[in-house]
Amino acid sequence: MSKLTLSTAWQALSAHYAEIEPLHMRELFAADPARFDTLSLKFGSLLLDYSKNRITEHTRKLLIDLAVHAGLPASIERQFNGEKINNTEQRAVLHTALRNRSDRPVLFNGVDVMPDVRRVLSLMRVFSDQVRSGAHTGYTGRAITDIVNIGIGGSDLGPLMVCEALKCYASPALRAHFVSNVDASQLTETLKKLDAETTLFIVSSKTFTTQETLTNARSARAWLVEKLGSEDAVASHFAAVSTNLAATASFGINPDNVFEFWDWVGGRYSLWSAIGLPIALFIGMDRFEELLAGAHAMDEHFRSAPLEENMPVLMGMLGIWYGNFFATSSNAVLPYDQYLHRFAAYLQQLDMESNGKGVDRDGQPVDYDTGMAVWGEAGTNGQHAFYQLIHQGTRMIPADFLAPVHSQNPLGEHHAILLANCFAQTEALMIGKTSDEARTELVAQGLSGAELEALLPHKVFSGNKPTNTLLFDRLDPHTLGMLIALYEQKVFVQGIVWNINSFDQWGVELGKQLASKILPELQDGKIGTQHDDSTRHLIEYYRKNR
Ligand SMILES: O=P(O)(O)OC[C@H]1O[C@](O)(CO)[C@@H](O)[C@@H]1O
Repeated sequence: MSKLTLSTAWQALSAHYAEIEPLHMRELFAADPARFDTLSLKFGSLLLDYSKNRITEHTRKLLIDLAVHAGLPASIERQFNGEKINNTEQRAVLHTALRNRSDRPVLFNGVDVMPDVRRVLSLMRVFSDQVRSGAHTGYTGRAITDIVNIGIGGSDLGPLMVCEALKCYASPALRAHFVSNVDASQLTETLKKLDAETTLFIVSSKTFTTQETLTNARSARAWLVEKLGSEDAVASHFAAVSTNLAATASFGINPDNVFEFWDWVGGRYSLWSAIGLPIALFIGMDRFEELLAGAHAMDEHFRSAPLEENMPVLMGMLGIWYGNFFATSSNAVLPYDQYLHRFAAYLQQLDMESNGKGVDRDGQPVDYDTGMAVWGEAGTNGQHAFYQLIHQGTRMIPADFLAPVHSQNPLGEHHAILLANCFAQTEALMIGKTSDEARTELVAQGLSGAELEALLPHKVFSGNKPTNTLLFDRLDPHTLGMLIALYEQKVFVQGIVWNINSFDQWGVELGKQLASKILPELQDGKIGTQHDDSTRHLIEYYRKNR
């Protein structure tokens, strides 16, 4: 057994699990009229109600003991202080500096990074103001009406999710498009809608070596040159965001349109950097800075609040309670806000690329489970698709429900109906329906005898399904910044407890390597002998049938 699973804190949780597992949350609520007060937390415009979890106050204490045992407080400081906590790449993890709105310096290798951060932010302001005002024109002198972000993973999911989430703050004069997949259908369908004279492409790639992004960028460039009839057009229609300035230059992007960031920003944590340029263009730099301020507020809370009143800590430790003691393997994220319809997709990379690790920081295999699958859909659509399994399936799926008190689009009864559904779902998941309750209902409907008995088991809900509810005032940039940083730091908390490196992603490399070997084989090269029988047949089938 590892140091973690042998620890007193872990062992205490194992013993406690045996006491909690048989209990139903109905009983816990009945026994404690102040349960909501005890197990909820307000910070700024966010309310976290975590009372509908299979915990008591004592569970919380034991979970915090485990976080302390894992050295969480010191690790939080190591993150903010720019230590090289990404040990396999020898990199610091300083996305928090990108949204540092205080005048505190942030030192990396003894040098304050804040002047560089502020310099790039002001370049983003100048550029986004110029494009939005029409001062930056295309090659033929027309104002830009469409921006196309070409990037993938962290260079796509964050900006895309935020642009969707804050759509109602956008200027109607500028549309944002995102092309990520190397499948030409995405680029082709996007270009169909565009006028080259008024389109600005932003090629976003931390490394500027990513195959999908460079392929899409080259095709977009060829389209632009063909439409506008000159290579010279590229200078006013292409911008780039990268840490690799040599590569952006050799791609031919005008250095005035290149926005830099640094290798201490992980791809999936980069929306706060110049990777957020599409956001700044879409909603304006002032709004982008409100987003940064919201994230900064959450960082300050994370750094300073006692662990038992600390939102990212509580959410992270609840995830550990379920994943490691109840052996759950997925976590649903269910926003009752249509603007957050890409939130789960964004969180998938954040959480699964960060914590999908099987060895600890020293390379030793772990003897406990780590990251879970994250998935979800905007409510109420999910209710009519997969909630059946959450309510009556055999697997327990802890779920986060997110909802705004105020709609961005008040319209008749819509918002009350939306929230009624949200609250009803968490209530139903918690309380369930007993056999006696189901029987009474069926009798009231006129059923009896064999007919009633046959239907009865299908009408029973075990309940006792854990949920968190996050309520916020409205989905404005500040609140969204808080929410994203909350999940980022939750992922950090879990990585610390599991003693894994949440900031590398070696697991994506093998597929990339093999794809680069298979590509020439699909293009008529000699098929290597190293392939297994299945892969060789697939390659041959493609070559024969294309
Ligand atoms: O921004 P880049 O360097 O193009 O990388 C894109 C994505 O690829 C990954 O490295 C995974 O393949 C992600 O971590 C990253 O966000």
